[in-house]
Amino acid sequence: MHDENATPTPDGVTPDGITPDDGATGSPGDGRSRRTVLRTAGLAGAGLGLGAFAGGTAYADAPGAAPAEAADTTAQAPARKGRTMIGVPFQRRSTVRVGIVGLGNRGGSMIDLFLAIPGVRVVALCDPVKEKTAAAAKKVTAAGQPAPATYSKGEDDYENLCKRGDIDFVYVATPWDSHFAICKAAMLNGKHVGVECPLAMRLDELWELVDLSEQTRRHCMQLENCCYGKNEMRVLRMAHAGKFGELLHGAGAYNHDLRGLMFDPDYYEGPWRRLWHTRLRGDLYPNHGFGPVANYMDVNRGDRVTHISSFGTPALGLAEYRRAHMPPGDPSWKETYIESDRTISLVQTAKGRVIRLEHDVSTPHPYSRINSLGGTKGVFEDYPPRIYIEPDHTDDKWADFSKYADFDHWLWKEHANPPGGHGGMDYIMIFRLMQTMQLGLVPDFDVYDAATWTAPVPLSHLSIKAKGAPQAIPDFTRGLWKKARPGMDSPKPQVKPEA
Ligand SMILES: NC(=O)c1ccc[n+]([C@@H]2O[C@H](COP(=O)([O-])OP(=O)(O)OC[C@H]3O[C@@H](n4cnc5c(N)ncnc54)[C@H](O)[C@@H]3O)[C@@H](O)[C@H]2O)c1
Repeated sequence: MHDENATPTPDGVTPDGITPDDGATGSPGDGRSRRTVLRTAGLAGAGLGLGAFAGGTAYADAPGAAPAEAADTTAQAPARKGRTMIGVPFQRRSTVRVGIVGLGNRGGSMIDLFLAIPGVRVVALCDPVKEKTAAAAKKVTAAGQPAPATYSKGEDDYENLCKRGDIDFVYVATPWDSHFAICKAAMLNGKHVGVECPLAMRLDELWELVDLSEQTRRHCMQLENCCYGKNEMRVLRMAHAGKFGELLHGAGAYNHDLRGLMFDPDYYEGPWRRLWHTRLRGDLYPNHGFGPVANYMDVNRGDRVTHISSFGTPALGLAEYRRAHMPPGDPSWKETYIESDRTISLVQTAKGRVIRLEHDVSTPHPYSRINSLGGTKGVFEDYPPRIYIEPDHTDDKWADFSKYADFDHWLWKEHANPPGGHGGMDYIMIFRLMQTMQLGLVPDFDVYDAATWTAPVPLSHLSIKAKGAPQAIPDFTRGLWKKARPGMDSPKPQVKPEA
């Protein structure tokens, strides 16, 4: 199948302590048929259903609408309502009990990786499409685990999964509109939560999730698998070893031709992804490109991103594809696409570095996340990987990146051929997250990273509307970004899991 991604504790923090509550137990689905239960899919096909979860989004505006005010580039963070989650370790637990919400292309394959990790139990599954929970439940029993509870009674049944007392971690792989509500429900019910990108679609939602994580003492994490790519982790370690000198610039992207998948009635569960192209002009999916570069530059760990300027091309690609491929009468003919075919953003950091972000899923382009990093001693560029750093290279020619395998992260040295898709980075990410939970360690990434990597979604939209005017990127850490701290460049843990 064509895959979407081809290729020391700080001040005043305490370990979390999950006190299992008496949550609801599993309930079988009600057997309603596919595509009749989904608010997003069902209503959206009729031209409705936009913002079902977003609480009345202001996104659906046509190009040429009055430019938005440029944001106040010194935007203040709202007052803190809890305590920071920076450096907060998980409670140590020999077994991690997982609930999965959303069992489509992504959730339905990521379940295999959870099941492949010793000491992880998949105890509950939720998707309004009953066949999907049933198929996933079979995988759980085939792996020798007890039958999981299933929740298929509509789009709000995740609330019942989140209320269970026997779940430590909720994994969310649903359409973007629903991420915010599901993350909220998970934390309010005492669960740590990891969500597919983007974390949420609006700035106020990002702040609310930061506040909730701090108030509930639960981690809310963006499961940004690309941060765990082999090349990305090698570049990260080389950057930290000073091989690029003082860091100056980087770039990341999600340039992936998704036209075929977005118009395929059987790939996604409803047209939710395509419909975002009728709602927003901006970078809909910044995390895959932004996360790794933010890590190279220690964003939220010594540097921070301060503002973003974005520019967007006309939106022509989807309409042209529809003309060529979609029969008259297809529901897509009712749609008006406004999302720029290519969005290009420039992000500045407090240390003056520049990060370029690109997003393009609606024109022909070989898959690329760009993934580049440059500093006073040289540069790395991916797709294909190549490097030029002094003093190793002085002849003005790109050199072989494979010569730097010594810098590979310990996770990649220990898992030479990880199972699963995307070259193994999905497995490495889940393995490491489960390891931090089992050993009672601080996670490699937290709610501040999640909100930062996602902020370009609403802010690129605002900047494009304001003809490229810079928009302030909030400091979600509320000043704590200045302190260096570990992240994905983790040392190998010396502790053993509990027997
Ligand atoms: N990190 C990656 O490499 C990667 C790759 C693919 C997709 N994704 C992300 O994964 C998410 C899902 O994408 P997908 O391709 O699997 O989409 P999909 O449409 O195939 O699957 C989404 C699933 O969520 C279910 N769903 C919808 N609303 C729900 C609700 N309220 N409660 C429970 N389930 C609900 C749908 O029935 C469907 O089965 C998106 O955020 C996407 O961006 C990430």
